[in-house]
Amino acid sequence: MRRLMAHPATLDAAVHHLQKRRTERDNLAFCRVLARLAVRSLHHELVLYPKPGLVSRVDNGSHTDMNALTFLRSLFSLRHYFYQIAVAGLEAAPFHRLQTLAISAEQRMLRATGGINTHRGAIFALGMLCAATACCRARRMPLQPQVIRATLLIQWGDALARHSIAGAGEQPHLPSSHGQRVAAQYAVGGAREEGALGFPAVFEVALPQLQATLAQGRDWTCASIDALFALMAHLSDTNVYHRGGAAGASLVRARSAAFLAAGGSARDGWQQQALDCHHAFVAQRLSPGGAADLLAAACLLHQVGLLDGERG
Ligand SMILES: CC(C)(COP(=O)(O)OP(=O)(O)OC[C@H]1O[C@@H](n2cnc3c(N)ncnc32)[C@H](O)[C@@H]1O)[C@@H](O)C(=O)NCCC(=O)NCCS
Ligand SMILES: Nc1ncnc2c1ncn2[C@@H]1O[C@H](COP(=O)(O)OP(=O)(O)OP(=O)(O)O)[C@@H](O)[C@H]1O
Repeated sequence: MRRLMAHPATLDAAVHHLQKRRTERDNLAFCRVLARLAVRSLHHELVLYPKPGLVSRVDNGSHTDMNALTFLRSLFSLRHYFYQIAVAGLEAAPFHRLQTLAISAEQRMLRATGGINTHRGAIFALGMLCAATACCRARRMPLQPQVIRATLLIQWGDALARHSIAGAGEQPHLPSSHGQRVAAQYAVGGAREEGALGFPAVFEVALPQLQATLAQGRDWTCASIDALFALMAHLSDTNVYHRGGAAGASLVRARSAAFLAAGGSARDGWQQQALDCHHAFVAQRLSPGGAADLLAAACLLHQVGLLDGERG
């Protein structure tokens, strides 16, 4: 103590070091909370029902190769990934580092599901949003949607754009995908374009719809249903094209727009209309998996915004 008192500069340095350590500890604790919110958002998406064509605890939708347990195993396998990619976001890590973490997560997912693609789109969308949110946190920026989106594009927009136009041959480290084949066949952007544009379907469609329904006094389930239908009415979902072609995509958009035009979850008996839509999609093996992924992403951002509000 005498040595410290002898040199005020040493005292300042010691205080600064302690404050730095405390900030680092707080930021890592934030990344743990963020990762839990990401897993919780995927779980919320899984248990939502009716969810046209998609797997829930009630039934397997249009899928014969996976059920709710497959998804539970999958989302549990991702619990460390979301923390890791958030920590990488704290440091504004380069895109290739995020990609390495995502590829490892996909491999863990496939091991957990016996080789079934349950959350590849969610690993991408929620992973990028966790990284961008943590990046904002490290810079003491408000965790509001427009700030998170701007940070995502500033930090990784160029890399996401390159990723969206890269051909399979330029990415030998990545498995071939239905999405790329469908994107070429139908000239639709898919997940890669969505990411390169900063996830407009999340920030401009799903999240505003989710929050509008909540503001009208309806509950989290109603808000999630309205946001899902808004996504299905808007998105060029490569899952839908992969299974139903352009005709299938038109059916998904038309039935979803009709649900919202009739009042969405504000209308009495909306559950039956949503269930009829579910049965219509299942009859044609349609599965709007991209909309499901982005619904989870919107749920994550909404909860992050609430966190920010608590922080004041
Ligand atoms: C961009 C991704 C989704 C690959 O997309 P691609 O269309 O090539 O593959 P695939 O068909 O397997 O997956 C697409 C998935 O995205 C979802 N999806 C479909 N359409 C859309 C859409 N319009 N918007 C958002 N998600 C969509 C679906 O759930 C679908 O399963 C991503 O998995 C990827 O590139 N992974 C490699 C690791 C990586 O680079 N990650 C980036 C850092 S997180
Ligand atoms: N609840 C859900 N039910 C079904 N799919 C979901 C759900 N939530 C998210 N998804 C997304 O949809 C994708 C699964 O759709 P799909 O099975 O059509 O893809 P695929 O495995 O590429 O195609 P296929 O199974 O026809 O070979 C998952 O990768 C996931 O991103």
